Amino acid sequence: MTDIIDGKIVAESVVETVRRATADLVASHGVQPGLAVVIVGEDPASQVYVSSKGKKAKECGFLSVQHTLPAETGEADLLKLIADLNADDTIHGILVQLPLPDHIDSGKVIQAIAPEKDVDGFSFVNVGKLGTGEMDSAFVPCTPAGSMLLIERVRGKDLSGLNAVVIGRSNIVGKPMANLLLAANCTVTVAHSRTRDLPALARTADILVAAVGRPEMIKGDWVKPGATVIDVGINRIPAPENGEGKTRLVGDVEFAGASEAAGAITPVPGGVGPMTIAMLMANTLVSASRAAGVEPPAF
Ligand SMILES: Nc1nc2c(c(=O)[nH]1)N[C@@H](CN(C=O)c1ccc(C(=O)N[C@@H](CCC(=O)O)C(=O)O)cc1)CN2
Repeated sequence: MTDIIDGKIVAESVVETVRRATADLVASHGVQPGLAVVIVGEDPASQVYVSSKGKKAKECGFLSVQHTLPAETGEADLLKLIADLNADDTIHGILVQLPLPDHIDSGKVIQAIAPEKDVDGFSFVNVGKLGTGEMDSAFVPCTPAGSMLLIERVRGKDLSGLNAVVIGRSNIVGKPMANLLLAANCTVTVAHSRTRDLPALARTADILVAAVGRPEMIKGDWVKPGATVIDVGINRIPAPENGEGKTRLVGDVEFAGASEAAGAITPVPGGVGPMTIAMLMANTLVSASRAAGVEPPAF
């Protein structure tokens, strides 16, 4: 029987841990975690994600601040806002929603966030810490951190010696995911658009992570029997069967075929997606706990 991994349930358990630890932190040290989310422009999907982050932050008992800037905001103004948030002691986590409009250099903006408030884990300092195994003081990007938690729920914490194949080499998902699996003593291969015989490589994976952004690219017969399949893709495709102009969400994995072979698999929606926001709450709590000199809970 294939285990369909319910990310909503695991995400809720992470949020519950954050909620409790936040109440303790406020009661014992008078420190309320503060999360500032910055959105530039009106991308509809980004607006939905930012609003969910704000709601979840309030649910956790955080101070939740949203900065909504018009699409034509200049880079200098955005950098000034980040400098102000870096200096604001009530804010422990700063997140700039991506993508940013084309006229803004995302890299420059991300690197302007103080590493100790970079709850997205995208700054060079946090990327470097993850790459060198300095996990205790790093922030790990939310989607790979959440994916790792799902893998551990299915396979336990000891992943030593397992073959992991990560399809996709983005800075936000593929590379940090590979580093996390490597830190867990997996034998890791990162595949990408130039990889030869991808189906054969995928079939070697005990843990297969798909993060390519191509709808249903990974087919059922690419999956080794019993493998754990983590589908990070969120792709909206036309669904004329549901009516004219309708769409539906699919992952990077062809779910029907892959779930026949897999031992466990994440669905889309409802798999990795909810973990992204839950881990953002966890990272913000960790940041506030570090600021207060308190040991944060383990996730
Ligand atoms: N600064 C950042 N920007 C972006 C990130 C990020 O981690 N940091 N990730 C994505 C968007 N994202 C959060 O920001 C995100 C994406 C998807 C989900 C989610 O819960 N998806 C649901 C489906 C939602 C739907 O119906 O459309 C699911 O998979 O079940 C949460 C957060 C890019 N930008």
